[in-house]
Amino acid sequence: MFPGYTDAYIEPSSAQDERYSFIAEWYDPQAALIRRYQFLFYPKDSSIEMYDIKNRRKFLSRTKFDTVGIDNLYIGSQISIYSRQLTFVDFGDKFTESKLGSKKEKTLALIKPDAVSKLGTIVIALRENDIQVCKAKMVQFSRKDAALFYEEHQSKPFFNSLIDFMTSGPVVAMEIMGTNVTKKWRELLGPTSTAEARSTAPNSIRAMFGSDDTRNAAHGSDSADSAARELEFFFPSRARCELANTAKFENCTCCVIKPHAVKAGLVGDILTVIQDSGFTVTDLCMQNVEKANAEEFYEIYKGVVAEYQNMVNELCNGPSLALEITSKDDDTAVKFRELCGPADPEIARHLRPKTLRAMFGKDKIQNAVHCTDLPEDGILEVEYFFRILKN
Ligand SMILES: Nc1ncnc2c1ncn2[C@@H]1O[C@H](COP(=O)(O)OP(=O)(O)OP(=O)(O)O)[C@@H](O)[C@H]1O
Repeated sequence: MFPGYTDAYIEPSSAQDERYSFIAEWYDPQAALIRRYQFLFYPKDSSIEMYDIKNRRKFLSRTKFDTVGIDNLYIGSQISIYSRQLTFVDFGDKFTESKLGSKKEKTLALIKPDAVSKLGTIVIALRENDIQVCKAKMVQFSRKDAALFYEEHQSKPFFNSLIDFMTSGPVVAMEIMGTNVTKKWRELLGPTSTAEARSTAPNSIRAMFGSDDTRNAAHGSDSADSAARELEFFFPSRARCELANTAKFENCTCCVIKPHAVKAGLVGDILTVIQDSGFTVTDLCMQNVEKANAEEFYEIYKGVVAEYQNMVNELCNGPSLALEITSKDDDTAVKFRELCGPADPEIARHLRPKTLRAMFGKDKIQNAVHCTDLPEDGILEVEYFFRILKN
């Protein structure tokens, strides 16, 4: 709980309305300091209210805010309010802690090299089981990383083949969240041995995508303690030497699954279409793009496209998923643009109904995905996300 803060400190604007309270921080780049707010969310009408804690005054009157929902309410969540990236660092009162604290357990879901090509289907299974993806990144294990991660199995006879397998290609690490998520995710995985999974849990992830006792598609932490340790391994709270990126930076194009599509739970569906259409996701990273970065990324559209400012606002309106896309063809960028379809989803639905924007876009701004326009910009855009922002 935030020290010195009590429930009585701030009167809710309407005593009858249920509200959730969090302590939120925002790094103010101009003042170079961290500002703290009490953030209130009223589920009744999806409205928010904010108070500046240090100055003890109202910062934002109660306002309807459709982009914030109950799914965003957990510690560590990042949300964008008028282009400020807020991070929830604590519960603001005991009521919120008791209502939301126990519900929102987090664990690690690690997609092993043999199932990365099935990532879309796995993410759909998460959504269907009310499991939310909070963080995601693709990494390439070195032998040292893999040995450290599987330290407890060092003396086992299968240790060397496990390390060979885990270093044979990229893995995708996800911080996932939901009610009893550690147990739920391990149930979705099925037994460790693929053969046993096929006979006792034929719809499990390991039954569907594993091939033997070692190559078994995915991993889940086995307890709350290992979840905390393993999440720290992939998503360290303090900067440390990073696990290796996987981006190839050649014959590639950049795709960004936009915040509205992430929020609507469409990530799995979009990834499935991309992967089933013969493209390979060779790097990925879920992140909240800061406004200054969104402006920089879209700079070539400034003064050229009327929607520039709205495009910037959408890109920093919550978590988005950046992807490096490659393929066996030597014109990946051109072919991938064809899969995305016309920028306006209405036009796409008429002319190219099987494209990503036709299927998942809402309007010209919330059109599901950004993709690189000019093939020669593919590497530059991928570099922006995977050399500059990811690190
Ligand atoms: N008997 C075995 N033979 C070959 N490989 C094995 C064997 N047992 C485990 N492994 C490999 O080592 C990994 C870690 O083993 P562990 O006993 O921790 O299984 P798990 O908890 O079901 O799997 P994970 O930790 O990957 O979720 C397994 O997922 C599998 O890839």
